[in-house]
Amino acid sequence: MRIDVVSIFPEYLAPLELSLIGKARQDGLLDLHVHDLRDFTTDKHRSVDDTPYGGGAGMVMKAEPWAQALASLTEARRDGVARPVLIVPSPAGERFTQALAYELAEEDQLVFACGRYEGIDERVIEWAEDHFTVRPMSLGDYVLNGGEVAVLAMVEAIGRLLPGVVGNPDSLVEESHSDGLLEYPVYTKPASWRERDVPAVLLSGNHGKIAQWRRHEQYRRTAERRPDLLETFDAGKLPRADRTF
Ligand SMILES: Nc1cc(-c2ccc3ccn(Cc4ccc(CN5CCCC5)cc4)c3c2)n[nH]1
Repeated sequence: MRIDVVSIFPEYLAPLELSLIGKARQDGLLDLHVHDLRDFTTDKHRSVDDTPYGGGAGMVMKAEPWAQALASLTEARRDGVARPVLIVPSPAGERFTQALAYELAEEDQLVFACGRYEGIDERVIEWAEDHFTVRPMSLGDYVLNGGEVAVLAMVEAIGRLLPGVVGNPDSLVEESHSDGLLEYPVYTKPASWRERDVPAVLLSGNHGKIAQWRRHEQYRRTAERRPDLLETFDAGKLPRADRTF
């Protein structure tokens, strides 16, 4: 998979050089490029923003630098490959979920446009529809200062699903949201810690009982912390967790 990220703060994406995603890039499992939007400006001040039409606080990101930057990325595309998906982090986007992470992990190329200020001139989104599959995407119902933090989260959630990135793919199946429920609690040595013992069933060696206990814990936790997910789960609308890549 190829991922391109465009931002006025490319250094914000430096954490993607670390840990599992960093190793996936070194191993050639993930082809990730970060681009500085200012490299696509033409004025001597390398300006990327201007005042909003209609008034209001703050500044809006100019359209032309974005069109230049995004056009350069579609040209990088190999012939015969599906249109790249342009993901635009936004408080007004569709909600990013584990199901979407699975779906996007199957794409050939993802391009992330990190807005700042009060957002990007809307005409960029309209223009991009001719070159990309455009998906405004929200990380959650809160307002960040820009798209970079959302991109870090989405690239990690998507990248870890790619073949070979996570050492043991089995660990991807039994995690929160992969089967529609929250994950079960985990424990490790010592068996007794500050007078708190590991649930005896986990020391029993009875794998049927252990699986049963874990499933029950998933239900209990989900009912307690995220009853909204239970409605989805009970309705059988499970996110795709059975997909293998
Ligand atoms: N899930 C999630 C994603 C984000 C996110 C993603 C990209 C950008 C780019 C700029 N901002 C800051 C920001 C500030 C003010 C407004 C609200 N204004 C009211 C009138 C016009 C706009 C919107 C946006 C982002 C925020 N936040 N949360």
